[in-house]
Amino acid sequence: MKFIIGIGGMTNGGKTTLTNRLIKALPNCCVVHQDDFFKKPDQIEVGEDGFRQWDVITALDMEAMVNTIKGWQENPAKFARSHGVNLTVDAEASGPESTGMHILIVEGFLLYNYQPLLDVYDQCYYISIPYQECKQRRSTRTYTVPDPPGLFDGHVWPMYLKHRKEMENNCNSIEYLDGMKSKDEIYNQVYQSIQNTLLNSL
Ligand SMILES: Nc1ncnc2c1ncn2[C@@H]1O[C@H](COP(=O)(O)OP(=O)(O)O)[C@@H](O)[C@H]1O
Ligand SMILES: O=C(O)c1ccc[n+]([C@@H]2O[C@H](COP(=O)([O-])O)[C@@H](O)[C@H]2O)c1
Ligand SMILES: [Mg+2]
Repeated sequence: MKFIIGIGGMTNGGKTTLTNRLIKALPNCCVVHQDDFFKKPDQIEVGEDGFRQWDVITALDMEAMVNTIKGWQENPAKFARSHGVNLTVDAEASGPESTGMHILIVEGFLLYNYQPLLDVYDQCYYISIPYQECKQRRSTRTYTVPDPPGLFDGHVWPMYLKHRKEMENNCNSIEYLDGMKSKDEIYNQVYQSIQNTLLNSL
């Protein structure tokens, strides 16, 4: 059996932190990070505002991301092995003879704004935090391309508001998480929720 979990959320909500804990705790669990699909800086459009437009879906190679997820769907055991994920004995077999449960976590800031991905998730989470907290956490981060001055208010936050509205119109099965809770609380809440869903689907 295969199960795909979306860990979406605004920038600095705590997606990667939560995901890294879940993949250690869940059996036969692989991960796809949306951040790994950012295009090169010279392929990122510069807007009329003068900022490189990083926080839009076209800044990402979404075709490659979908193909990676398809690769997992076609043969999760092979995907796990090639990504160094240890498998339980019952999940070792590839193809229809496999009796084990395989889990994939897809993690990123624009998971629910790309039509071809909307039907892929069995369970969807979205972490959010207030503006001030987001701005503060972001100011402590260094990305592969550091934020130029003014990027947060000029591009990151307005794009978040736009995408959030779109997402709320597209999806009605998202479980919203309060990113202001402690890391432990968020992890425990999501781990329990996944366990409940998996038990109910057996
Ligand atoms: N629940 C939390 N409470 C306080 N700080 C958090 C929490 N979760 C994550 N952080 C911190 O916020 C920053 C961004 O976390 P990260 O997991 O990288 O977010 P994202 O992947 O959503 O951008 C990191 O410094 C991380 O330690
Ligand atoms: O990873 C990169 O190459 C990269 C380069 C430039 C910017 N980013 C930022 O990465 C953010 C999404 O990642 P995250 O972990 O903050 O959700 C998004 O807000 C972008 O502005 C990321
Ligand atoms: Mg992250």
